[in-house]
Amino acid sequence: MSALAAARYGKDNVRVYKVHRDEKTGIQTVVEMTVCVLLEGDIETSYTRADNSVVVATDSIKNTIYITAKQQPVTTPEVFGAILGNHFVEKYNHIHAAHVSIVTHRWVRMNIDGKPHPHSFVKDSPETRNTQVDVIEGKGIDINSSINGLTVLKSTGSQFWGFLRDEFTTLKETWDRILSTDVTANWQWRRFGSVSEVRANVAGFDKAWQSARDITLKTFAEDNSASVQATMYKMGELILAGAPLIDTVEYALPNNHYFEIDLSWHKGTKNTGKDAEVYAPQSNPNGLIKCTVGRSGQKAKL
Ligand SMILES: O=c1[nH]c(=O)c2[nH]c(=O)[nH]c2[nH]1
Repeated sequence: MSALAAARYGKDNVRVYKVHRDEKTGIQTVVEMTVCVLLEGDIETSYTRADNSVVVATDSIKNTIYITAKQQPVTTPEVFGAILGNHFVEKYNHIHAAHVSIVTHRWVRMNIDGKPHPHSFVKDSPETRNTQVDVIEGKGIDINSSINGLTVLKSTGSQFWGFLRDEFTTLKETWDRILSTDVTANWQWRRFGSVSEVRANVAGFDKAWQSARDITLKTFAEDNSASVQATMYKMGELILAGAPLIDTVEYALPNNHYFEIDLSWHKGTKNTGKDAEVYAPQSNPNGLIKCTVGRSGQKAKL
């Protein structure tokens, strides 16, 4: 005998673009996002008894995303996600949870001749601002916000020494290395009770995103890094210190290696240690370092 253990369904990869035109100033503002909405509830019979009467068609879910984007502000993504998710839970008695993921793509206003252009934008990096909103009937709204794909490199100011050495160790200690990573940073908000509570924090979501980004870049640049682990922990601590509504901060940082190349075979060319100038960037394998920083009293799951 088998039974349905868990189920959720919906529409993924719904691409949405919205423009806001300020008639007075002529300034236009654009948002492009990719949205996924998955629903949970009393939908078991659609799987076990081919009963489609409980199915809100994924096509209708897609339509609802467009209509909500037309009727409501799409910024911040946290507020838009809460409004959208709450719609499904309130509208359909048998839907008890809505999971909304939003990837906001990076369109940065162009500066032309030193002035912000009213309607032209550049995608200056694949970096995205992501949001996961889980609206759970009777419980509240859980929001996780994140920075993804922010690629950084420093050409010095990073060390790695004192690590465990045994019969498996070949890595040399270094007091000066290149450090590069693609930042994934996310922060979990303390649970919100309602959409209006989420709306009340609208400025807080943008402020937290800007501050997490600034802290990540500044700490990466300024810390004389002992390791990826030590530097990422400092970032997490600083983000938590500035945002009381955030419970935890999580980082996942690949260590994108740049290897020295011994060129001594060519006329004794010096290119290692203090003479290293030409390096070989590695695609794989890469280190992958993760951590979650919480507040004291909340023990991490190690
Ligand atoms: O910052 C680092 N952390 C590690 O855990 C590690 N392991 C390694 O080989 N190089 C590095 N660098």
